[in-house]
Amino acid sequence: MPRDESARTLVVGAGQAGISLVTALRELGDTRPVVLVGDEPEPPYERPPLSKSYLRGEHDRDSLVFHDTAWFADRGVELVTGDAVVAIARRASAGSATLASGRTVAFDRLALTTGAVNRALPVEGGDLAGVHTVRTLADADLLAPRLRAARAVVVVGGGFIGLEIAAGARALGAAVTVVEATGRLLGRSASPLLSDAVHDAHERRGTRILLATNPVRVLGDDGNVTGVELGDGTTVPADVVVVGIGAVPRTELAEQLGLLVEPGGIVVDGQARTSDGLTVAAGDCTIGPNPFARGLPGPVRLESVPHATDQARAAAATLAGHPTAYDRVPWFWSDQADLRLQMAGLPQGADQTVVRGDVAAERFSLLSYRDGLLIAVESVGAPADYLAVKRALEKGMTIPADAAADSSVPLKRLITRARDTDPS
Ligand SMILES: Cc1cc2nc3c(=O)[nH]c(=O)nc-3n(C[C@H](O)[C@H](O)[C@H](O)COP(=O)(O)OP(=O)(O)OC[C@H]3O[C@@H](n4cnc5c(N)ncnc54)[C@H](O)[C@@H]3O)c2cc1C
Repeated sequence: MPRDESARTLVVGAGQAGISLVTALRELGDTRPVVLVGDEPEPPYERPPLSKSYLRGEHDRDSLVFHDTAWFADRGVELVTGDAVVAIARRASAGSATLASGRTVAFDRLALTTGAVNRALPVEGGDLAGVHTVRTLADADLLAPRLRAARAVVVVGGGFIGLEIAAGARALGAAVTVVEATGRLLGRSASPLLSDAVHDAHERRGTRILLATNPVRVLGDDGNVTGVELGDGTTVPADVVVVGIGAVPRTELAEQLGLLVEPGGIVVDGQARTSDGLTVAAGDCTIGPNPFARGLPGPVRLESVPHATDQARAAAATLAGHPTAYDRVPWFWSDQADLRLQMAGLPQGADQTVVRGDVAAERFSLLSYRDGLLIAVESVGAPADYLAVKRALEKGMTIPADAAADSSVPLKRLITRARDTDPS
């Protein structure tokens, strides 16, 4: 009997969340055919090295790719690369997508894992040769050789990706200036104390950091970048400019489907379901509830590999008919040359921060509390602290704030039930 072509799962976006979702479907025993469509030419690959070791030439391209073509064939997954879903419609379990190539794909289950696109620098000269941004392997392939040859680099944006690239460029020997619009580095996701510590660490390595400063123009000669003019009229010379000013979720298809979309992404519930109750979405393109976002108003947008992976697992479980709550502790890492940051939980709602270890020596942890309860850790060169807090948060436990600063006592020995310290 011919196979029913419409009884298949369409996953749009072959990145971290897309590959995690497909993997999880098969781990859950779901055997229905899957079509995984990605608009990049490569099979799914990992992005974190793109702003770190890959730029320094420490990886070959193939080592970033998750699986070879046989992996997909063995699992009944048709991987389509280099083609985008440009139009999509569904009515209950009957749906159809049109690809840029003109092919149509019928589906009965749909997942959107479309990620995000980097913001462009909205100033004159932002498109000169030598102005780069990094999201894809193709972006990193363009930047890597230029960064290795660069004498002066300006990084616009003091977030994680900008600082990783700044640290790499500095380690490669360039003069590096970071231009950040707000009053501190990592302002969106880190505690103020971590921002200060990271600021000092980069300055110690010779990077110049300009806060509360905006580029107003990128200067060029013969089409090539020569510098950046700042709001105060000064100019910073540069032969490479890297823009890391955040990313915008890709929500066009969700909008076509009439799903609820906010500026932060496609709105999902705790089981990764979108507003139609049928389509699931996961990763950078989503905004949703998170039980660890204590003190933060409304749903949160997270952009990290662990988030994309864990939310995609929840999406797969929902598609397979066993909805499971996505309630994993958010965690994240960032390698800024020889500086390794590890974070678990979300520190934004904190009303108390305990410093443990030696900040100047770059071996410390910052434990964030809200109403006396542990909500997050940010560690630099202190993996044991990070792991202890992550485990405590996973188990719904805490670590008393008054004992946490004593770095002679391992944090794992201080983990206690939350109600033992709950002031209420
Ligand atoms: C340079 C860089 C460094 C990073 N470093 C870290 C790190 O150190 N630690 C960490 O935890 N996280 C890091 N991240 C973040 C992490 O990589 C992302 O959060 C994660 O990749 C999100 O997964 P995703 O599947 O949602 O999106 P993506 O991995 O971006 O995948 C989405 C894919 O969908 C494709 N797509 C979109 N629309 C369509 C369409 N209509 N048709 C077909 N395909 C489509 C996109 O082209 C893309 O390939 C980094 C990100 C970048 C860019």
